[in-house]
Amino acid sequence: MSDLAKQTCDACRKSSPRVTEGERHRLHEQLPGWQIVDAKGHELLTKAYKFKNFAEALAFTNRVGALAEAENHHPEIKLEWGRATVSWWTHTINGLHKNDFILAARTDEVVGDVDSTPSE
Ligand SMILES: C[C@H](O)[C@H](O)[C@H]1CNC2=NC(N)=NC(=O)C2=N1
Repeated sequence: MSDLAKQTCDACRKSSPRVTEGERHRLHEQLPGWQIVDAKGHELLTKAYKFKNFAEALAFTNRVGALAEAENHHPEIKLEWGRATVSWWTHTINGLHKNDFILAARTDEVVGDVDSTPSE
């Protein structure tokens, strides 16, 4: 497990800080294949994963869902045949919190449990 994936999430409130520029850079470089994009007026961390069929993509989606429920922090997941695209951001602060980077790292860990190949 990566060091980032081992970290625990803090409870997030409206007063929780967004990541600073420096922290954001340091965290992002630990997440291969994850892109930071500006969408719908806020930044998010996103990655598309390729699978051999719909069932594998659905199994992965359910694993990410279980992770989200356990942490009470929820991603947007677009599920398609052979692909699932996961996006993390923190709704309460309308931006990126350290929790999003931790859960992106954990997403990379749960993909190891199903037969997949990460894709752009
Ligand atoms: C009330 C509940 O704790 C909040 O709505 C949680 C649920 N899941 C969440 N998920 C994400 N990504 N951001 C949030 O701010 C958030 N808030």
